[in-house]
Amino acid sequence: MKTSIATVSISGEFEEKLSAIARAGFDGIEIFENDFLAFDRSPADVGQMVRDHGLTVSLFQPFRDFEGMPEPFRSRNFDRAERKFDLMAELGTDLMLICSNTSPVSLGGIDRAAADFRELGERAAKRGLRVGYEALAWGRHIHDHRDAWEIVRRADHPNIGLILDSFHTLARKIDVNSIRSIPGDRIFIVQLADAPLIEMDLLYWSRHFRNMPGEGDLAVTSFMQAVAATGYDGYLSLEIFNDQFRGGSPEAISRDGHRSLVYLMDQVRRVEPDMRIPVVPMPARSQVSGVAFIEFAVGDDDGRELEALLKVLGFKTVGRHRTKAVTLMRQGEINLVINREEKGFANASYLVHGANAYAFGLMVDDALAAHARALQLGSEDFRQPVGPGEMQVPAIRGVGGGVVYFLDQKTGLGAIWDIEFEPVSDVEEDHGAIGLTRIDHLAQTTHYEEMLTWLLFYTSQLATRKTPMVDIIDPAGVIRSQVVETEDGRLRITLNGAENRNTLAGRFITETFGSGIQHIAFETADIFASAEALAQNGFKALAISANYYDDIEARFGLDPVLVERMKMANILYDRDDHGEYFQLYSPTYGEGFFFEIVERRGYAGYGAPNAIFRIAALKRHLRPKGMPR
Ligand SMILES: O=C(O)c1ccc(O)c(O)c1
Ligand SMILES: [Mg+2]
Repeated sequence: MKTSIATVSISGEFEEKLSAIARAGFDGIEIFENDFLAFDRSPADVGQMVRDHGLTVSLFQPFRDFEGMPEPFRSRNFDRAERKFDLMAELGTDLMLICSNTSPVSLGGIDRAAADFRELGERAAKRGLRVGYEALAWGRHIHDHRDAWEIVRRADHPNIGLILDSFHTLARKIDVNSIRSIPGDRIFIVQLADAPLIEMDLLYWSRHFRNMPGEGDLAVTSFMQAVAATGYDGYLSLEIFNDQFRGGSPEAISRDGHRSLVYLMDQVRRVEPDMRIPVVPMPARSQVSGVAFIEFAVGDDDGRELEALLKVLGFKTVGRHRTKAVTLMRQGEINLVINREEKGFANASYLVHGANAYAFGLMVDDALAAHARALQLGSEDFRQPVGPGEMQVPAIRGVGGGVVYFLDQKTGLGAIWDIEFEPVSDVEEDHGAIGLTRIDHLAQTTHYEEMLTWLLFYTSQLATRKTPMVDIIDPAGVIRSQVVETEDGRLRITLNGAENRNTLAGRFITETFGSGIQHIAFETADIFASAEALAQNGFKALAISANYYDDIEARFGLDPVLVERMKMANILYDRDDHGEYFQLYSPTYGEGFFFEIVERRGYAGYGAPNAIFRIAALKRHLRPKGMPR
């Protein structure tokens, strides 16, 4: 497949954009005249620079408000077009984009517009150039690709074709199946963009909120399926107007863009096997049956502190690595690995971030397939030298430079605990059973600007879905939270985006020098029994304010006896259409990391309404800012 991206989609100087785009694997760029006018090199130089980066110019958009104009504008537009044709020859592109007219002086009429394009087609043909016509969702007369196609059809000129843009079609909720009857060779280029569903003015929505296919809520896959059915085999070109991307990292945004196209076309090829766009087949998204383990990188002192806390939480040391300073703690299905090696990646992570949960393993249907797919989607491979008797577990880099391992039952990777670890025989002080059964969810905190990157990272590689974004109110600002989960809830990851460093999440990423796992939630079948056993082990739950309990009693109409039990144990409560949710928190450990214990009685959410109370309580526990560790 041939991929392209509009240079206005990313930030940076023109040359910086080109190198980021080329490195991400794109074949071409769309140039809008404004983007290139600001750059003080001749069009021929620009064309050469583009080619020097191994790229081509997929299209040029030099001006607008062309068709259906009364005189003297009409003649002026044709003169202008000729000047721009000169420029296109220098740039080295053969395709001009003209979007539908928005001018108040423009005249309507399909035949008038078709006649203008036929004449423009004649002029373009003399120079071996082509012109594509695109319906803007807010065009004055033409705002539907079906009408734009009718104009192109009536212009009836080989050098005039249609430009489709998923945003304009989907924003207006136009049936994408209307695309299927358009001959593929009459579509000159296809522009792709997604967007979050927000009710607002179409133009404003389009120019500020577009995002990469798969990052928003529009049915870009259905759109592309319909395009593929026409036999179209030209460029897939991202045209993403997004304020945040324009201020973001050109490298990261370009990589996300390329990944979004690879993911999109992998979905399309599975339902449109006859499409003419060539795509490299790859394994399907992995089925995840759970979090196989979480690994902490620690030093001596904080390692002891963490192990002591985990013992209070009911974990037992069950294995010691045969050759490394690594121990395995377990409870129910939960495996926690404590790594205090003084070399290697875990140690590097510890030195940069302090004690942290830098890696986790996912139990998937096929670990090698999961890894192969990840690499095809542009994920970074992770490997470190393995000693004798150790397994090379397929892995990639994840959030905050951490590591995601893939384990499965079929290749024997699931037997890692028996192979690499020696069972522990020494008798430990018995801390009593707490009843934690499995990992309910992992919460990863990132900078707000990175959220879409990681959302696409997970949803493109794993068979997961994303939930709508919710705002979590921290006393010091807003945190945006979005969930990636499997249908059956065996994997649940909450991504929390911090916009400001004073929130608990913002402070976590500032103090630990980057994004990462900020909390881990364990599931219990009986939170009251767990709470009682925890108290006997000397566990001090995060203290929740008495006001909270007055409020929930009234808000949910709860039995005062139940509320009193929750209050005594600092258990929080929520309810949705599916059932009830009970939560209990540990105070923070280290720089804002903490554990949570939950009991779900059918409930599908994550207790977002309680976050404000939990955050306020956690903040009361944090050491004052600026204190040494
Ligand atoms: O916002 C615009 O003006 C604009 C211009 C060109 C396009 O291809 C488009 O989709 C939007
Ligand atoms: Mg467009």
